[in-house]
Amino acid sequence: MTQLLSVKDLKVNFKTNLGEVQALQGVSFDLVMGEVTAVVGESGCGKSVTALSIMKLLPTPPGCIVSGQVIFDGQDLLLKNEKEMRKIRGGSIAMIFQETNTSLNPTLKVGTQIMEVLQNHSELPASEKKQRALEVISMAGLPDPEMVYKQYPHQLSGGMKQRAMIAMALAGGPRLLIADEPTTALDVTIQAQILELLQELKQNLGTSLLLITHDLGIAAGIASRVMVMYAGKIVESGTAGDIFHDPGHPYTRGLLDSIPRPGQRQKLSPIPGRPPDLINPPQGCAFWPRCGQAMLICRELPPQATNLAGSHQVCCWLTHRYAFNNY
Ligand SMILES: Nc1ncnc2c1ncn2[C@@H]1O[C@H](COP(=O)(O)OP(=O)(O)OP(=O)(O)O)[C@@H](O)[C@H]1O
Repeated sequence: MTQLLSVKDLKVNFKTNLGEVQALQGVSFDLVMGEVTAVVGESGCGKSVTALSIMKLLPTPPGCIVSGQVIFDGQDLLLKNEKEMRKIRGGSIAMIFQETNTSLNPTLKVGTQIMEVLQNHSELPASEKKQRALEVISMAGLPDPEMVYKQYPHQLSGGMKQRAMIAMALAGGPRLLIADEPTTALDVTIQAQILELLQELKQNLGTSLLLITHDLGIAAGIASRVMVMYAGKIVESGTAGDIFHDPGHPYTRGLLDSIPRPGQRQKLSPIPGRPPDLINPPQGCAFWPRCGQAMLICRELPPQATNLAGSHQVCCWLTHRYAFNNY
């Protein structure tokens, strides 16, 4: 397993009128080459801020990377200047968003936009660039690449726009594709087609995918590794099997119990309460006010990460106690 990207102890704050939001409070993880890793968690837990920090696309101010490292190709992206980052963005790391308007310029034809990416990120001779643009349009599953090349984004349906955005991302030959809720705005059938496309790209091109989603069903369908975020921290991570069949954190179990699952007979039970205010996060475990199993220590000390079997890691005092007692 070759490591592609390593995020180390990333801390991000946002200055607001009400105080400083501690959006990321020491996020660390590794991405492996050719794998799909999903980041899941409720709204506001820090999924998008993690992705934007990797790309150095955080709005600063109000955002501020307080500390941490994002190591890619042996170099810390957080130390790179804007010119260096522009070479990486859209090149070896590309990002696609829920909102196609964030990436697609409505005033330019799809082909022109893909050619721009190729001008900036491809070594191909000029004579071969158009052919490459048609190839990536076709790889993104769009019919009639010649026609799409000449169309404006508004002439495409929602699913096709998403595919055009993926084509643009592919043009730079990314080794890492970050997809932030790429299918949330689409209906279910189109959603499934786009996810299938992302799977194919991973298999055929070996591109790693960091998929941000609030939808556990999507994560279960496509990811081989899953990270569960809560209140600016990763509270559990492991293989999809670990997270979906042997969840260790009460929050992960709560998330799973709150979505319908095939063959499930018992009633859905949403997690009570709401995520904490990140301006004044709780002193101990951020989940304790909503946790039915909270102990005294949970209110007082942030839990340490405990390694379970393989790469399964849980940040919960219950697991810590269990693992500790079994030594
Ligand atoms: N521009 C901003 N100004 C102030 N706070 C912000 C800003 N952007 C994000 N935050 C805060 O950072 C925290 C993490 O936000 P983030 O967008 O990463 O959450 P998320 O998990 O991606 O949620 P969603 O699924 O709703 O996008 C939230 O508490 C949010 O309020």
